[in-house]
Amino acid sequence: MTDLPGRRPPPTPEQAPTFRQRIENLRHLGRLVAQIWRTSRVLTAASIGLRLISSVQPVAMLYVGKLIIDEVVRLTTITPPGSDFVDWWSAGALSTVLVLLAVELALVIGSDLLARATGLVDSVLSELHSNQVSVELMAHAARLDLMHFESAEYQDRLERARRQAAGRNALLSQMFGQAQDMITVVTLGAGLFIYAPWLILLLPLSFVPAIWGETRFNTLAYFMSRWRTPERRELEYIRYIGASAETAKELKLFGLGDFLISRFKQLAHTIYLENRTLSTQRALWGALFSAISTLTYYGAYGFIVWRTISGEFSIGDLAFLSGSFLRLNGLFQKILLGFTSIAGQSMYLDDLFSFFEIEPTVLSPASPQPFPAPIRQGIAFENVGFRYPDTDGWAIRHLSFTLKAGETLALVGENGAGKTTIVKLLTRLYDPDEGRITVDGIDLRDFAVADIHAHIGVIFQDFIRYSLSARENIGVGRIEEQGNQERIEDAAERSLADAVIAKLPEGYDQQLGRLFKKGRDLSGGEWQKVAIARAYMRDADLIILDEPTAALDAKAEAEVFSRFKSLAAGKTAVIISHRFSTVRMADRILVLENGAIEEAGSHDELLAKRGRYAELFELQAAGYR
Ligand SMILES: Nc1ncnc2c1ncn2[C@@H]1O[C@H](COP(=O)(O)OP(=O)(O)OP(=O)(O)O)[C@@H](O)[C@H]1O
Repeated sequence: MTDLPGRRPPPTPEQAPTFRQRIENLRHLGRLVAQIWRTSRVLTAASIGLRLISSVQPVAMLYVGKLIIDEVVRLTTITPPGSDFVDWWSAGALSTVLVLLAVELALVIGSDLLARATGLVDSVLSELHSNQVSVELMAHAARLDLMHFESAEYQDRLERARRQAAGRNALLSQMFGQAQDMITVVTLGAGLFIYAPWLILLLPLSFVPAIWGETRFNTLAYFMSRWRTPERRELEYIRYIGASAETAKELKLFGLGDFLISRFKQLAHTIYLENRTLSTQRALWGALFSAISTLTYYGAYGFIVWRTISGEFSIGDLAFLSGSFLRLNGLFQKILLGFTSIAGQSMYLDDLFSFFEIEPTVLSPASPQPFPAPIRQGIAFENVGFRYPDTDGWAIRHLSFTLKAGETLALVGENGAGKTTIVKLLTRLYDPDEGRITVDGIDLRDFAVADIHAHIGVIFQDFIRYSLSARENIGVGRIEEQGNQERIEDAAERSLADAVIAKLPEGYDQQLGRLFKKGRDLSGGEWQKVAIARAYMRDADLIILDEPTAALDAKAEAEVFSRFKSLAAGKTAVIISHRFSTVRMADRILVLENGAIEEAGSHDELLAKRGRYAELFELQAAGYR
């Protein structure tokens, strides 16, 4: 198989799970049934009940068919009561056959109605179940750490789980259908056994090879799909950047269309070739096994025909037995293939349920301390060290500083110096690997995570531009207050977003963003003012602005910050900015370099020191001269 340079080769069958692992995966089916039952008890019970009734229908049909044939044969041997239908009717010779025909008709109509009702119940239940899984998935994802979302491995797992949320609907009908078929097999098998027990022995010959093939190919297909999750995510990503409003501008200007298309084609082709090989092998083996099964059936059929000719079976028996054998053969195959398919699908369920098993690591303590409101002394980093998971270098190390209550602290430093990391630690999106962070002397880990978040207003540089209304864009800053117009307007006024909203045709009701019809896009700086309003929605004593003003022009940034300063009076604040005109407004400035503090002091102190800060400040000031 061809492959892209540097990409992983397809998995080999040896890497497939062992028989034991596959059996273990079956336990997920129990979880699935429980989840379906939770979704709707009434519908689940209805689906099972309808199938139970349907399961005895085939044997009943075949048996009535046999009785009809035998009765017809009998009627051909008696002395005819007359030449036309009325003579037969008045002699009462047709009553049995007519009753039998009526029963068969009722069975056919009943079976059709049952099948439709089952289909209806299953489709409704499936949709409800798929919604239920999505809700459970989102609820669980909301509990996880930021770490999980920043790691490629977890993103793969999330992606696989997300696919399963929508993709396993057929499994429900399949599992219940399987139970139905098993009951049908028992009833048909009982009939066959009464007439010709040895015929049952022939059955395995027809389906065992097919089962072997299916199991093998199901497993390979699953492994292929699992193995290729990173590539599939990459495909999705290329497809997304190749055709989305956010990327269109840059794509056009850089002329990236063809580049992306060729990358997509190359990657998609690799996966296509692997899938094609697998499908071809599967089809060839499938044809062979199906031929074996047909041969077995005809062997048995020939034998039943002979026994009928030799007078041991009636014509009705012939119809019943050959019909039963054919149905049984088909059903056995269906059931066993169903089992392997269910077992195969339970491997996919592993993707779903194992996602639910990922547990957050940033946890609230059993008996948390209340977060100090207001903060009286301040926040202290005590010899803090932190390394991102799966990386070698320390993002910050031996970091100690205090942020006094009511103080405005600015963090400056080159890209990658560790500024955002400090904010992530301060908001407990991550826990430090070394040292500790305290608020009024209490370790951050002793507070409930939600309590910390409730007392900190933070806006990151990569804040979200929600395709929601202007009101909601601000309201999400404190979701329980989203209906409080007064508060929203107040927050907008503080962040200077009020002037932006005043210009919108529909004011606070204006849909923002380009995603939906009637949506109105804002400029980068306007979006930022709206986003900053979210931080003001909180009654936070600590406000953190991580470079959210990068898109504001210098005048607007100065305006936003001087307002921030006046509003933040008495509040503790952390500002990250690359603009020294903003930074100089802070009470104290920390200059970071490679995750450690290089200098600290007020703007004037640092300038007087003529160190790194003074150098960077001069550099920027020179640019404006
Ligand atoms: N999720 C992550 N996983 C691994 N490494 C990371 C992650 N986020 C940041 N880093 C690394 O940690 C270091 C500090 O990054 P951080 O984002 O704190 O820098 P910053 O000072 O905020 O930079 P900028 O001015 O560019 O925003 C950098 O070396 C960066 O590459």
